[in-house]
Amino acid sequence: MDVFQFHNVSYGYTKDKPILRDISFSIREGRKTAIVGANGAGKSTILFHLNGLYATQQGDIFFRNQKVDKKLRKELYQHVGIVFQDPDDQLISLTVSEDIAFGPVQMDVAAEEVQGRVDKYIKLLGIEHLLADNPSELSYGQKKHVTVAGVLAMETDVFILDEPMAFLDPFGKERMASILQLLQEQGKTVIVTTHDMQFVAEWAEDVIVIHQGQCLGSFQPRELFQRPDIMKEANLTLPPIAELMNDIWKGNHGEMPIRIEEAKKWLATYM
Ligand SMILES: Nc1ncnc2c1ncn2[C@@H]1O[C@H](COP(=O)(O)OP(=O)(O)OP(=O)(O)O)[C@@H](O)[C@H]1O
Repeated sequence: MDVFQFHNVSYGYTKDKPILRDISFSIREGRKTAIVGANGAGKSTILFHLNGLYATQQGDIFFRNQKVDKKLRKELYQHVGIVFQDPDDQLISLTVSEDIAFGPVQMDVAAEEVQGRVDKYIKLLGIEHLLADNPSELSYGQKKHVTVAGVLAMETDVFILDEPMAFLDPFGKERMASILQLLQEQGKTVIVTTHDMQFVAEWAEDVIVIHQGQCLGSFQPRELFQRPDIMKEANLTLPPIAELMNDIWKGNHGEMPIRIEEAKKWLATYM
Protein backbone atom coordinates (compact mmCIF):
# COMPACT_ATOMS: atom_id res chain seq x y z
CA MET A 1 0.00 0.00 0.00
CA ASP A 2 1.06 3.59 -0.56
CA VAL A 3 1.49 5.71 2.53
CA PHE A 4 1.55 8.90 0.45
CA GLN A 5 0.47 9.82 -3.03
CA PHE A 6 1.12 13.19 -4.63
CA HIS A 7 -1.23 13.95 -7.52
CA ASN A 8 -0.13 16.93 -9.64
CA VAL A 9 0.96 18.99 -6.65
CA SER A 10 2.22 22.53 -7.26
CA TYR A 11 3.37 24.99 -4.62
CA GLY A 12 4.96 28.42 -4.43
CA TYR A 13 6.05 30.59 -1.52
CA THR A 14 5.12 33.61 -3.64
CA LYS A 15 2.56 33.84 -6.45
CA ASP A 16 5.10 34.55 -9.20
CA LYS A 17 7.64 31.77 -8.40
CA PRO A 18 6.49 28.12 -8.51
CA ILE A 19 8.70 25.87 -6.37
CA LEU A 20 6.91 22.52 -6.82
CA ARG A 21 5.62 22.08 -10.35
CA ASP A 22 2.96 19.49 -11.05
CA ILE A 23 4.58 16.79 -8.93
CA SER A 24 3.20 13.24 -8.84
CA PHE A 25 4.74 10.28 -7.01
CA SER A 26 3.95 7.61 -4.42
CA ILE A 27 5.75 6.51 -1.27
CA ARG A 28 5.22 2.93 -0.21
CA GLU A 29 4.35 1.82 3.32
CA GLY A 30 7.18 0.24 5.31
CA ARG A 31 9.86 1.12 2.72
CA LYS A 32 13.09 3.10 3.04
CA THR A 33 12.65 6.02 0.66
CA ALA A 34 15.24 8.67 -0.23
CA ILE A 35 14.27 11.94 -1.89
CA VAL A 36 17.26 13.31 -3.81
CA GLY A 37 18.01 16.39 -5.87
CA ALA A 38 20.30 19.40 -6.00
CA ASN A 39 20.20 22.31 -3.53
CA GLY A 40 16.94 24.22 -3.93
CA ALA A 41 15.25 21.41 -5.91
CA GLY A 42 12.26 21.48 -3.54
CA LYS A 43 12.91 18.46 -1.29
CA SER A 44 12.24 20.18 2.05
CA THR A 45 9.15 21.84 0.59
CA ILE A 46 7.83 18.35 -0.24
CA LEU A 47 8.59 17.08 3.28
CA PHE A 48 6.69 19.96 4.86
CA HIS A 49 3.61 18.82 2.93
CA LEU A 50 3.99 15.27 4.23
CA ASN A 51 3.34 16.08 7.87
CA GLY A 52 0.74 18.73 7.23
CA LEU A 53 2.90 21.75 7.94
CA TYR A 54 2.09 23.14 4.46
CA ALA A 55 -1.34 22.98 2.85
CA THR A 56 -1.58 22.13 -0.85
CA GLN A 57 -2.18 25.04 -3.19
CA GLN A 58 -2.80 22.93 -6.30
CA GLY A 59 -3.22 19.18 -6.72
CA ASP A 60 -3.99 16.57 -4.06
CA ILE A 61 -2.08 14.59 -1.48
CA PHE A 62 -3.39 11.26 -0.23
CA PHE A 63 -2.35 9.70 3.08
CA ARG A 64 -3.17 5.99 3.15
CA ASN A 65 -5.68 6.50 0.33
CA GLN A 66 -7.44 9.32 2.16
CA LYS A 67 -7.33 12.77 0.63
CA VAL A 68 -5.53 15.22 2.92
CA ASP A 69 -8.20 17.83 3.63
CA LYS A 70 -8.13 20.51 6.31
CA LYS A 71 -9.11 18.07 9.07
CA LEU A 72 -6.64 15.31 8.15
CA ARG A 73 -3.84 17.83 7.64
CA LYS A 74 -4.17 18.86 11.29
CA GLU A 75 -4.02 15.23 12.41
CA LEU A 76 -1.06 14.20 10.27
CA TYR A 77 1.56 15.06 12.89
CA GLN A 78 0.20 12.21 15.00
CA HIS A 79 1.18 9.74 12.26
CA VAL A 80 4.17 11.45 10.70
CA GLY A 81 7.20 12.65 12.71
CA ILE A 82 9.68 14.97 11.01
CA VAL A 83 13.25 15.87 11.95
CA PHE A 84 14.08 19.22 10.36
CA GLN A 85 17.36 19.85 8.59
CA ASP A 86 18.28 22.63 11.02
CA PRO A 87 17.75 21.59 14.66
CA ASP A 88 17.48 25.26 15.65
CA ASP A 89 14.12 25.33 13.84
CA GLN A 90 12.87 22.54 16.08
CA LEU A 91 14.28 22.96 19.60
CA ILE A 92 12.01 25.08 21.76
CA SER A 93 12.34 24.04 25.41
CA LEU A 94 14.77 25.10 28.09
CA THR A 95 16.08 21.62 28.84
CA VAL A 96 16.83 18.60 26.67
CA SER A 97 14.51 16.48 28.78
CA GLU A 98 11.55 18.87 28.26
CA ASP A 99 12.29 19.08 24.58
CA ILE A 100 12.16 15.33 24.07
CA ALA A 101 8.93 15.17 26.10
CA PHE A 102 7.30 18.00 24.10
CA GLY A 103 5.94 15.90 21.19
CA PRO A 104 4.37 13.10 23.24
CA VAL A 105 2.89 15.67 25.66
CA GLN A 106 1.23 17.43 22.68
CA MET A 107 -0.18 14.04 21.68
CA ASP A 108 -1.72 13.62 25.17
CA VAL A 109 0.47 10.64 26.07
CA ALA A 110 0.19 9.87 29.82
CA ALA A 111 2.93 11.43 31.99
CA GLU A 112 4.42 8.11 33.10
CA GLU A 113 4.62 6.87 29.54
CA VAL A 114 6.24 10.16 28.44
CA GLN A 115 8.95 9.73 31.08
CA GLY A 116 9.51 6.14 29.94
CA ARG A 117 9.96 7.30 26.35
CA VAL A 118 12.36 10.10 27.31
CA ASP A 119 14.50 7.57 29.21
CA LYS A 120 14.39 5.09 26.33
CA TYR A 121 15.33 7.50 23.56
CA ILE A 122 18.06 9.40 25.40
CA LYS A 123 19.73 6.01 25.92
CA LEU A 124 19.28 5.08 22.26
CA LEU A 125 20.86 8.36 21.17
CA GLY A 126 23.57 8.20 23.84
CA ILE A 127 22.70 11.64 25.24
CA GLU A 128 21.93 10.80 28.89
CA HIS A 129 24.60 13.28 29.99
CA LEU A 130 22.80 16.16 28.24
CA LEU A 131 19.40 15.73 29.90
CA ALA A 132 19.49 18.88 32.04
CA ASP A 133 21.31 21.03 29.47
CA ASN A 134 19.79 23.92 27.56
CA PRO A 135 19.44 22.72 23.93
CA SER A 136 20.43 26.13 22.58
CA GLU A 137 23.88 25.70 24.14
CA LEU A 138 24.67 22.37 22.49
CA SER A 139 26.76 21.65 19.39
CA TYR A 140 25.03 21.08 16.04
CA GLY A 141 25.48 17.29 16.23
CA GLN A 142 24.23 17.15 19.82
CA LYS A 143 21.19 19.28 18.89
CA LYS A 144 20.48 16.91 16.01
CA HIS A 145 20.52 13.94 18.39
CA VAL A 146 18.07 15.74 20.69
CA THR A 147 15.66 16.48 17.84
CA VAL A 148 15.84 12.86 16.64
CA ALA A 149 15.12 11.62 20.19
CA GLY A 150 12.16 14.02 20.38
CA VAL A 151 10.65 12.75 17.14
CA LEU A 152 11.29 9.09 18.07
CA ALA A 153 9.51 9.75 21.37
CA MET A 154 6.35 10.55 19.41
CA GLU A 155 6.43 6.93 18.18
CA THR A 156 4.69 7.75 14.90
CA ASP A 157 4.67 5.07 12.22
CA VAL A 158 6.12 7.35 9.54
CA PHE A 159 9.49 9.04 10.15
CA ILE A 160 10.84 11.79 7.97
CA LEU A 161 14.39 13.07 8.32
CA ASP A 162 15.65 16.04 6.30
CA GLU A 163 19.37 15.47 5.69
CA PRO A 164 19.87 13.18 8.72
CA MET A 165 23.60 12.65 8.16
CA ALA A 166 24.62 16.25 7.46
CA PHE A 167 27.41 17.52 9.74
CA LEU A 168 27.46 14.41 11.95
CA ASP A 169 30.83 12.93 12.87
CA PRO A 170 31.51 9.32 11.76
CA PHE A 171 30.31 7.93 15.08
CA GLY A 172 27.13 10.06 14.88
CA LYS A 173 26.54 8.83 11.31
CA GLU A 174 26.89 5.22 12.42
CA ARG A 175 24.43 5.78 15.25
CA MET A 176 21.99 7.47 12.87
CA ALA A 177 22.32 4.57 10.40
CA SER A 178 21.57 2.04 13.15
CA ILE A 179 18.52 4.05 14.27
CA LEU A 180 17.22 4.11 10.69
CA GLN A 181 17.80 0.35 10.54
CA LEU A 182 15.94 -0.16 13.82
CA LEU A 183 12.97 1.85 12.56
CA GLN A 184 12.86 -0.26 9.43
CA GLU A 185 12.97 -3.46 11.50
CA GLN A 186 10.00 -2.14 13.49
CA GLY A 187 8.07 -1.89 10.23
CA LYS A 188 8.04 1.91 10.14
CA THR A 189 8.08 3.93 6.94
CA VAL A 190 11.24 6.03 6.79
CA ILE A 191 11.71 8.91 4.35
CA VAL A 192 14.90 10.93 4.14
CA THR A 193 16.29 13.65 1.93
CA THR A 194 19.98 13.40 1.22
CA HIS A 195 22.83 14.48 -1.04
CA ASP A 196 24.90 11.47 0.01
CA MET A 197 24.68 8.98 -2.86
CA GLN A 198 26.72 6.31 -1.05
CA PHE A 199 24.13 6.46 1.73
CA VAL A 200 21.40 6.10 -0.92
CA ALA A 201 23.19 3.04 -2.33
CA GLU A 202 23.67 1.43 1.09
CA TRP A 203 20.29 2.27 2.61
CA ALA A 204 17.46 3.22 0.26
CA GLU A 205 14.96 0.87 -1.37
CA ASP A 206 13.19 3.58 -3.38
CA VAL A 207 14.63 6.87 -4.62
CA ILE A 208 12.49 9.80 -5.75
CA VAL A 209 14.40 12.26 -7.93
CA ILE A 210 13.47 15.95 -7.81
CA HIS A 211 14.83 18.53 -10.21
CA GLN A 212 13.81 22.19 -10.19
CA GLY A 213 10.50 21.45 -8.53
CA GLN A 214 9.61 18.55 -10.82
CA CYS A 215 9.70 14.81 -10.20
CA LEU A 216 11.92 12.93 -12.65
CA GLY A 217 10.70 9.56 -11.40
CA SER A 218 10.97 6.94 -8.71
CA PHE A 219 13.71 4.32 -9.00
CA GLN A 220 15.51 1.60 -7.10
CA PRO A 221 19.06 2.81 -6.37
CA ARG A 222 20.81 0.46 -8.82
CA GLU A 223 18.31 1.35 -11.52
CA LEU A 224 18.90 5.08 -10.95
CA PHE A 225 22.69 4.76 -11.08
CA GLN A 226 22.36 3.10 -14.48
CA ARG A 227 20.33 6.04 -15.83
CA PRO A 228 23.00 8.61 -16.82
CA ASP A 229 20.28 10.79 -18.42
CA ILE A 230 18.39 11.20 -15.12
CA MET A 231 21.60 11.50 -13.07
CA LYS A 232 22.84 14.28 -15.33
CA GLU A 233 19.57 16.16 -15.52
CA ALA A 234 19.20 16.14 -11.71
CA ASN A 235 22.87 17.02 -11.12
CA LEU A 236 23.49 13.81 -9.20
CA THR A 237 26.80 12.00 -8.96
CA LEU A 238 27.36 8.27 -8.69
CA PRO A 239 28.18 6.97 -5.21
CA PRO A 240 31.98 6.70 -4.82
CA ILE A 241 31.89 2.86 -4.84
CA ALA A 242 29.86 2.74 -8.07
CA GLU A 243 32.13 5.39 -9.61
CA LEU A 244 35.19 3.33 -8.70
CA MET A 245 33.71 0.02 -9.81
CA ASN A 246 32.20 1.35 -13.02
CA ASP A 247 35.54 1.29 -14.84
CA ILE A 248 36.38 -2.31 -13.98
CA TRP A 249 32.88 -3.80 -13.94
CA LYS A 250 32.01 -2.76 -17.53
CA GLY A 251 28.67 -4.55 -17.40
CA ASN A 252 30.31 -7.97 -16.97
CA HIS A 253 29.51 -10.52 -14.31
CA GLY A 254 26.09 -9.70 -12.87
CA GLU A 255 24.87 -6.56 -11.17
CA MET A 256 26.94 -3.39 -10.91
CA PRO A 257 28.42 -3.23 -7.38
CA ILE A 258 27.14 -0.06 -5.72
CA ARG A 259 27.65 -0.96 -2.05
CA ILE A 260 30.90 -1.40 -0.17
CA GLU A 261 30.18 -5.06 0.68
CA GLU A 262 29.20 -5.84 -2.93
CA ALA A 263 32.38 -4.25 -4.24
CA LYS A 264 34.51 -6.29 -1.81
CA LYS A 265 32.81 -9.53 -2.89
CA TRP A 266 33.05 -8.66 -6.58
CA LEU A 267 36.75 -7.84 -6.33
CA ALA A 268 37.47 -11.02 -4.35
CA THR A 269 35.69 -13.08 -7.02
CA TYR A 270 36.93 -11.53 -10.24
CA MET A 271 40.27 -9.82 -9.51
N1 LIG B 1 10.23 30.00 3.43
C1 LIG B 1 10.55 30.22 2.16
N2 LIG B 1 10.22 31.37 1.52
C2 LIG B 1 10.52 31.60 0.23
N3 LIG B 1 11.20 30.72 -0.54
C3 LIG B 1 11.57 29.57 0.04
C4 LIG B 1 11.28 29.25 1.41
N4 LIG B 1 11.77 28.02 1.69
C5 LIG B 1 12.37 27.58 0.55
N5 LIG B 1 12.24 28.50 -0.43
C6 LIG B 1 12.73 28.36 -1.80
O1 LIG B 1 12.18 27.18 -2.35
C7 LIG B 1 13.14 26.50 -3.17
C8 LIG B 1 13.23 25.06 -2.74
O2 LIG B 1 13.74 25.02 -1.42
P1 LIG B 1 13.83 23.66 -0.59
O3 LIG B 1 14.40 24.02 0.75
O4 LIG B 1 12.54 22.95 -0.65
O5 LIG B 1 14.93 22.88 -1.46
P2 LIG B 1 15.82 21.62 -1.07
O6 LIG B 1 15.76 20.71 -2.25
O7 LIG B 1 15.36 21.06 0.24
O8 LIG B 1 17.25 22.26 -0.96
P3 LIG B 1 18.54 21.85 -0.06
O9 LIG B 1 19.10 20.58 -0.65
O10 LIG B 1 19.45 23.01 -0.26
O11 LIG B 1 18.07 21.70 1.36
C9 LIG B 1 14.44 27.30 -3.05
O12 LIG B 1 14.55 28.12 -4.19
C10 LIG B 1 14.24 28.15 -1.82
O13 LIG B 1 14.89 29.39 -1.95
